[in-house]
Amino acid sequence: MATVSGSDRLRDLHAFDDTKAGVKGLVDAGVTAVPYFFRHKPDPLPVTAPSEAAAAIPVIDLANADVDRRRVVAEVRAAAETVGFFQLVNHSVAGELMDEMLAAVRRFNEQPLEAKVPYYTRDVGSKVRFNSNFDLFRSPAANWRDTLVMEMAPEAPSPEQIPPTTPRRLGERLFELLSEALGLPTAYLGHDAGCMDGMSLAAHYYPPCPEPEETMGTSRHSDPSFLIVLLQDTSGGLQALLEGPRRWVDVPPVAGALVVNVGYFLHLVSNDRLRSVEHRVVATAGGGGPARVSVACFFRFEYTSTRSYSPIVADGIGGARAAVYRSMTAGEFLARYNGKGLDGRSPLDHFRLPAAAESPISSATSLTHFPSLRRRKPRQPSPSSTSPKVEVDRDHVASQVRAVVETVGFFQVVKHGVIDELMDEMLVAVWHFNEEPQEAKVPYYTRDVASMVRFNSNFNLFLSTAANWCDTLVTEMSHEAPSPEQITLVCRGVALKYTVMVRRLRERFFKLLSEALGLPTGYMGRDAKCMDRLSVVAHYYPACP
Ligand SMILES: O=C(O)CCC(=O)C(=O)O
Ligand SMILES: [Fe+2]
Repeated sequence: MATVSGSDRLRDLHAFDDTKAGVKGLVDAGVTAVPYFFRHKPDPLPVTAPSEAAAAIPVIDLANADVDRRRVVAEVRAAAETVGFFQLVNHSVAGELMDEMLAAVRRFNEQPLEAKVPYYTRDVGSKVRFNSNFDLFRSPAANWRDTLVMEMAPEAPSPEQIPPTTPRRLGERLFELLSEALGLPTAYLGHDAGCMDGMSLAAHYYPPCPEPEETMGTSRHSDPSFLIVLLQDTSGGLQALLEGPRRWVDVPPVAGALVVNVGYFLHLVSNDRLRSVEHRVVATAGGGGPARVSVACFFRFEYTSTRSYSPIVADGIGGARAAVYRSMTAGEFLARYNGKGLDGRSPLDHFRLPAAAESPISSATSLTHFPSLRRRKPRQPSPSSTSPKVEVDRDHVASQVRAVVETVGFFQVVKHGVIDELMDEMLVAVWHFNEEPQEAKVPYYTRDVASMVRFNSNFNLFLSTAANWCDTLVTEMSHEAPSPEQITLVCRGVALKYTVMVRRLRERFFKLLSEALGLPTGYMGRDAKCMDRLSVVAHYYPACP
């Protein structure tokens, strides 16, 4: 296939999105080939034969969960600690309700386009959203599915807007079992830890595909919530990525069963003990067969919560292991998750603390010392009109650095070694780039995050509630920096020189910061990997009417 430029791809994605008809619209129009932006790179991992798959994903019977509590807790624990997936039978969600729910999703998707168009939106502020590929403009390849999302908690949309009620009580029972499995008080996860503060329903519709081997129904990912209860029809196609050896295993439809899987946040709060396992849905062949339908119920945090989630390291869970992750807010996590799209990499890795054995940070004393950096202090208005100035002078500076990073969180540096002329030249180059005729800038305009040089307005244009009056040029200057020709012409020479100097400053600064925090000098830079990446982000704020 010929390569398509970032701007052409963006244009084609918009053209598809503007139809508001989703993948179903393509199928209805009679496409016989999958459009290029749905084509995925082949996955080299093997797929397990269905005969082995049936035994790999445990089926847990909740019929006697209250009488034979110990057995059920042990089964839930074993499944959540190993495969991260299980199926539930006798879960008390009525079979008729499950069938009705699937039928309602099918009816919704199969009604005439005019009836669906009013729901088609990417506005995350909307509690009911229908669209194709929530990450259409961010993911490397689109999925062969359309989705209707309904935010059910903390405040559900009005009843007339949505299909019938969902298995919330089942969620509560599952969190009770999982709390006990982790040696925590029964109500801990469901109530104290806030695992049920929010709930979303995602109803997926996977139209039959003319070239199923070229695309995916849902690409490989794990879920940005605590726990997922999934209702699937009898089509099949859901697969979990299991270890030893790494392979894809079918999560086969079992009559009357609901599938449960652990999400990233339960993985986090269980301190790596429960496993959030990657999964995917393969696209299925056409032949005029029915579409696959599934309904995923995500038990999640409240989107607006400012609560900080941390691994539980107390006795009874994880054997009092030191925290594996730093604390994070839902917002921080979502920014990471949404920024990436479903690209198969774990956003939790970003929050992982250095391995316990490799650094002094995991000792009890360092742990009480280190979190000052991680603690989120509310921003206080500065008592003076400027932020503090810190002289880079090692003898006096450590306590100053520590004081400012623990309080204001912002400071200015003087005598930093980056020469003044270079600073001016850099600003002028950014100004020149933005003032150039449009034709000169258009080749750099892209939202493709794989591109090392990206010019665009509002990286989160399609996600934010309101755009910012600003255009931005991002140049990734990490180890594999772009070749000089890739860097925009007007910024080329100066950007390279400027980056060299900023890198030096960065090294000195992380050494100082390590010392200020009582850590070995090379800690932040080398062990904590604070210098692995460098993005130069140049903003241009035109005058506003
Ligand atoms: O459709 C399915 O079976 C799975 C969908 C899924 O993994 C998700 O919504 O996160
Ligand atoms: Fe999922």
